Amino acid sequence: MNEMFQEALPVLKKIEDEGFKAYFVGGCVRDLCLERPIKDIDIATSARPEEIQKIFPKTIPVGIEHGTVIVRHNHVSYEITTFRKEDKYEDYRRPSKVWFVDDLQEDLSRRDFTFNAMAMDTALHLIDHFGGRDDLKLRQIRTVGDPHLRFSEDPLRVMRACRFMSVYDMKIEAETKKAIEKKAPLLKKISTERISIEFIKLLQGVKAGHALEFMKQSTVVEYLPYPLKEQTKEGYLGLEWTKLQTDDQRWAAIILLSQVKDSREFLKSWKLPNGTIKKVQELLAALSVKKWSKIDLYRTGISLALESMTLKSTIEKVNYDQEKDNLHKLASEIPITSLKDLPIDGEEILKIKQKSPGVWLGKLLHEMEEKIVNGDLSTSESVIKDWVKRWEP
Ligand SMILES: Nc1ccn([C@@H]2O[C@H](COP(=O)(O)OP(=O)(O)OP(=O)(O)O)[C@@H](O)[C@H]2O)c(=O)n1
Repeated sequence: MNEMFQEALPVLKKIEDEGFKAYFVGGCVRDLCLERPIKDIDIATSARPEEIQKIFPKTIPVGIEHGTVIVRHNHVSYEITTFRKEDKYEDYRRPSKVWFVDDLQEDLSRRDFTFNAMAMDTALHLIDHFGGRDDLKLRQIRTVGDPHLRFSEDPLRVMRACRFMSVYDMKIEAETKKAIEKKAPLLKKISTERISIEFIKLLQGVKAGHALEFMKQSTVVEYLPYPLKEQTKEGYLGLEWTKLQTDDQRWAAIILLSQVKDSREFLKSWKLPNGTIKKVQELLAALSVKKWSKIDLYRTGISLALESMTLKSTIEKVNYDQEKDNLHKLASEIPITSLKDLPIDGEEILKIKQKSPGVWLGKLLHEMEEKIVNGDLSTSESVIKDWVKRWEP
């Protein structure tokens, strides 16, 4: 028995002891069936939010109007949501209209895909009205009921289908696929932030390349916050060649594979944080270095240089492990990692030169740094002081 479910079982039982129904639902049941790590446990119940607040001493009302209360039990948070049905507003931005129902099946029938519409009771029996278990076995993504309706209700589900395809290495069932092709333009109505979250999860998946190829064929890529036009001969499948380690690398890879001209505009369109934009651009700059010199490596930093080699492997489908070893070797020959490692600082230089600070100081430091990195000047205090004394702008 999975440890997280074991831990959560008393919460479910406590709700039942009070005369209500309660079940594990959604992603946690799906991931349990797939024998994948479980991130968090969600519970659905016939109890209304106020009743949950009465049953448990520690609750956080995160979305009472949508029926959700967080319960803390043994330092773990559980999202407990009353069985509900919902109606989405046409513009997809305002919160949907929600009403509570008494029946689990009704709650499950509003969900997106069959494998997300399973539940588990206190005896750990699987409740699977829509064939989610079989679809998991077939490794197929299929909507609960009419796919056109499901995607119209919440077009983000188009992205979710592509994300599951990538993360779980699944295919999309024929009718669901047809509906994705038809409903893809509705993605324009969904907020960039929600799409970005799904897209980055998709890029982290083992089959990110396949999912993107599918998105290309089904025109989904045209309705992303920045429409993608993949033009490289390598194609998106390159993404699966080497394991990219960070999201920054993944964004950089998409920029390169899609031949995006203005990377900043691209990253801004996805509303990414400034820190991410800066890092991805640094990574792209590091990637454009053809042959690393000591000073390039020192200024870029070994970790960013190595990251760019990983990215290069992905794009070019060539292993650059040997080049990475060379970079490590080159880095080990550089005597300092920053000016702070030197036995002399700016103030000391001002004393030696008996001058007030100015542009000259920056120039001196820059020259000194370059000489030391290249091994043309030793790091011994007396040698450096002597060099400073003799230095002329
Ligand atoms: N657009 C959406 C989003 C969610 N759900 C339902 O709400 C559940 C919980 O959604 P979420 O918390 O987003 O989790 P998942 O995306 O399923 O899984 P993960 O935790 O891996 O993100 C899903 O399993 C699904 O049943 C849905 O029907 N339609």
